[in-house]
Amino acid sequence: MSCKLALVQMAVGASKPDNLARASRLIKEAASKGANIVALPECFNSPYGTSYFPEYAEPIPGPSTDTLVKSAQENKIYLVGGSIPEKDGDKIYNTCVVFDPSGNMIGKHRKMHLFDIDVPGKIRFQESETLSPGDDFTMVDTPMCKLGIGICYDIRFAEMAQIYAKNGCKLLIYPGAFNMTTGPVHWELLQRARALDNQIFVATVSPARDENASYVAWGHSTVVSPWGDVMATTEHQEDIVYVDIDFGRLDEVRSQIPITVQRRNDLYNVETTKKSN
Ligand SMILES: O=C(O)CCC(=O)C(=O)O
Repeated sequence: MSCKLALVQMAVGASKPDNLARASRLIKEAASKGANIVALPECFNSPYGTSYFPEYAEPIPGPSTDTLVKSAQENKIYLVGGSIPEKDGDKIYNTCVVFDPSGNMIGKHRKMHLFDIDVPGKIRFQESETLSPGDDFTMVDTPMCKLGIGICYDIRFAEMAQIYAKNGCKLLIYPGAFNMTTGPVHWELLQRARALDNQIFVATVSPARDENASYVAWGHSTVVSPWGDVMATTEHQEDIVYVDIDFGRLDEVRSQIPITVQRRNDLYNVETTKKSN
C-alpha cells in the first residue's frame, strides 16, 4: 500500500478570506501533481497568537471547514485541514479536521497539550490564556493507512505517539508552527524521535515564515521514515513538500530491528487512561 502525501507550507496572513483562498489554490496544485493526502499547517486561517484566537474562532462546521469540504470533494483527496481556532460554546480549541474525498468529516482533533512555555529572554507563550485542551486521541482510517493526528506541541509527548502506533497508525501528521527558539533544535529531532521510537512515518506541516508576524514560524515542513531518516523537507518559504510513501517500508524496518515485538510489556506498558465517553 502506498500514498502520495503533500505538505502545504503556506503563507498565512491577517485576512481570513485570503488565507482560505490561498489554501484552496495550493490544495488544488498539490492534487494536480498527484497527491492523494494533502495536509495544511497549524492555524492556516488565522495568524498564530492568543490574542487572534478569539477573533478568528468559528464553529465546526463553519466557513473555514466549508471551504475544506469543497477542496476535498473537488480534488478527490484526503485532506488533513491543518488547524483552526474552533469556537464551541464559550470555549476555544485549536482543532484539526480531516475530510475524505467525498467531503465527509472523518476526524476531528482538538490539540491535547497546550503550548505553555517560558524560556526567559527568548519566548514565553501561553496558549491556555485563550484556548482549552481537547481530550481525545484522533485516529483516522483511510484505504491507504490509519493516520494519527496531533497538533504541534502534541509532538513533544512520546506517549501519545506510542498509543497511536500501538493502535495501528502507520503515519502521524502534526500540523505545527514551531518558532525561532525551539525550531532550530527541536523540530526535526522530535519528529525523527517519534518516527524512530515507533518505527512509523511522521509528517509535520508548518506555515511559511513571516518575519513581520508577532510569532515567527520556523517552517521546514518535513517527512521522516520509520528508519528515522528525513525523506523530504523544505526551507522556510511557501512551498509544497511531496513524498511517495510505501508502507511496506514500515514492515521491513520492523522485521529488521524488531523492537515492536521485543518490548518487555511484562515490565512496562504505555496505555491510555482515558475513560470512554
Ligand atoms: O513546542 C514548541 O517548541 C512549539 C510548539 C508550538 O508552537 C505550538 O504548539 O503551537
